Amino acid sequence: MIPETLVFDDKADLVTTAARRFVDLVTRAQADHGVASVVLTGGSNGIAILRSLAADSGGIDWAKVELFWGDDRFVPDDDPERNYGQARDALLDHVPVDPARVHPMAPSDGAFGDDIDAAAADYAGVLSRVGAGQVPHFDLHLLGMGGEGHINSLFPHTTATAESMKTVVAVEDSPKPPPRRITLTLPVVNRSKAVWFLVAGADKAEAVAAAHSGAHAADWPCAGAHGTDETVWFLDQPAAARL
Ligand SMILES: O=C(O)[C@H](O)[C@@H](O)[C@H](O)[C@H](O)COP(=O)(O)O
Repeated sequence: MIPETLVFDDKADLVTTAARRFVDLVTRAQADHGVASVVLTGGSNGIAILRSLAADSGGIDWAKVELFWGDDRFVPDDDPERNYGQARDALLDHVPVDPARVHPMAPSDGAFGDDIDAAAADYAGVLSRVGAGQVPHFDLHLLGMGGEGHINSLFPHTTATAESMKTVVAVEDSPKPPPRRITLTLPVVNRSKAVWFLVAGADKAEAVAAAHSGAHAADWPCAGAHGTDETVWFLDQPAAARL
């Protein structure tokens, strides 16, 4: 399926439009099947969208949104690096979510202590439980992207990116700090109906071009992520410069 590629004058426009489309997609999903499922991401754009939704989330019924994370840093719960904590500050503390439908990955001082493999296995269990034995077909998976094409904590030429069986894996040697992370794998990302890339900055242009020209996921992990219904690239001008 051909991705939709949208190019904005600046980051603020990108975030405003993505937040508006988030409201449309989630309210449509709720009208269609009751509870919408969304996978959140970290990064500056992923968090800016959450801030925008805290200010105005249109007709979203937050009690009927199931929230997951594409990855998180395996750090203590109160570490500012944690994607979950950033999402809590930006959005979750400001809207009436149902805590039973909010599914953060375990921190390094949580129920599994420092055992990252147990924490990753637990998250695989969460996905399976919510999906009644299968990974849910998420309505939306948001993705940030690094300059070398990483998405979630799937970095180029790593076993995590090559994983084809497990749904969730531990990463112990992330090239980008902090080194310990938990991440969904590509087969799980690709069960999402919509996959949206939120990408700004000239340092992302080479990866954006690679993904648009059919590169291999091992080289450019972003090239391996697709929604079953739609794949949308939200880009600012510098990120789109090599298209
Ligand atoms: O896990 C991390 O180290 C980062 O969160 C990273 O994956 C980030 O999401 C992307 O690099 C996009 O970041 P920006 O949206 O800020 O470009």
